Amino acid sequence: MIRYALKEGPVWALGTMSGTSLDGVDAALVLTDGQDIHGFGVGAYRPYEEDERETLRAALGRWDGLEQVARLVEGAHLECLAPIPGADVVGFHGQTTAHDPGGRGTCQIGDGARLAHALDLPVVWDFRSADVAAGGQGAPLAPFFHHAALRYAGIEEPTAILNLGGVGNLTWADPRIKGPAEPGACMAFDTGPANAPLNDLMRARRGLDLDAEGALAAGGTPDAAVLERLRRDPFFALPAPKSLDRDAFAWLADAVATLSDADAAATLTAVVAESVKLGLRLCPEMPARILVTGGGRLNPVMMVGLRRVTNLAVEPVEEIGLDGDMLEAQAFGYLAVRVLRGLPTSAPATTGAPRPICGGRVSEPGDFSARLGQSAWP
Ligand SMILES: Nc1ncnc2c1ncn2[C@@H]1O[C@H](COP(=O)(O)OP(=O)(O)OP(=O)(O)O)[C@@H](O)[C@H]1O
Ligand SMILES: CC(=O)N[C@H]1[C@@H]2OC[C@@H](O2)[C@@H](O)[C@@H]1O[C@H](C)C(=O)O
Repeated sequence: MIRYALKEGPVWALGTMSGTSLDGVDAALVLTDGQDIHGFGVGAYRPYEEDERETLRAALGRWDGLEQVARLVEGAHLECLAPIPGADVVGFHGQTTAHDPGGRGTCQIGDGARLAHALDLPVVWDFRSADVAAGGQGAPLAPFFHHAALRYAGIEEPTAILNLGGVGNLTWADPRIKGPAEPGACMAFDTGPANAPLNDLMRARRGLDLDAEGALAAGGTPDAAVLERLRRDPFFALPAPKSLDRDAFAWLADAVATLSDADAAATLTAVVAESVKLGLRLCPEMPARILVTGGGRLNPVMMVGLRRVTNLAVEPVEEIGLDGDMLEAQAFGYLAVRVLRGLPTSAPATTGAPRPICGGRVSEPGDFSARLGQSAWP
């Protein structure tokens, strides 16, 4: 019996995200028919322990030999998801370890069939591979959800949603157009580095995970030469859509090596706003405002920098009633339902795929035990 195929109309989808910041697993319920959002449910967060973060960090840039790390990722997801009742389907993003859409492809670890078995729910996963195989960037994938979220919030003018996680990505969306895959409804691209270089600096210099509230950056001065070098980086001359690996801007760590801790933090914080400013040129028209989601919205130095360099209203997504801690997790719940309904999850304007692509793989609860010929978890 395929339970998900029996239900019509809106269903409760439990989406997950284990992002490039490596801070933990987010999970959240969204009620959707795959087109419109009908409501939001509870969310949950399961932080990675320090030793787990070590293991994940060591996996970055790797494509294989990651079976044990995948078990860790699945286990953390299971702990986060199992206590949440009421889901009809799970959208499991997994953990990206490497991303090279023009070359080796994209790698998200974690086996959706194991989760389906353990949770006794259908799981949609491996969202990015089909888009990359078709010639797309495989990222960003949240834009269709961002478009639906703006419609849900009653926004009626072209608006940007900026996600500041480890990497930054921006969706420009016109919510007056109903379908997200329709031409002109949305376009998107990764903007550049966001919190990843700053977090790496804080770890190296201070043994901390992040620059909380931008306190260190607030006492420093951005280095003009580093910002000038950033402007000349070939990434910013590329047309949209485009996507980035977490460590694509590794040169930044060397570039700030001789700066004081505060100046280095101020520089890496200013880099985020400058990248967004450079990216805005790619939008079909200037958005009415920028709504910020992801952890970067909690950094006031980053937010003030964004306002100053873009000259736009820059506000957290909470301003329109959305939850900036859970938006990406909700996005993969929404996309899971689109996959089950055969609707596209990306389009030429969001990932550069040659046509709208319905990505994702579906695993049912019985698939994993059938694969092994026995019931086995973990
Ligand atoms: N209070 C805060 N002050 C400053 N920075 C913060 C704060 N809270 C979170 N952050 C930053 O946001 C990051 C987490 O952001 P988020 O959870 O959106 O990332 P992610 O989902 O892992 O990434 P991605 O969107 O790239 O997949 C932290 O690692 C930190 O750099
Ligand atoms: C390959 C990959 O995992 N990319 C992530 C990453 O984190 C932010 C940015 O880079 C974005 O492209 C994407 O995630 C978001 C959720 C997306 O696909 O929309």
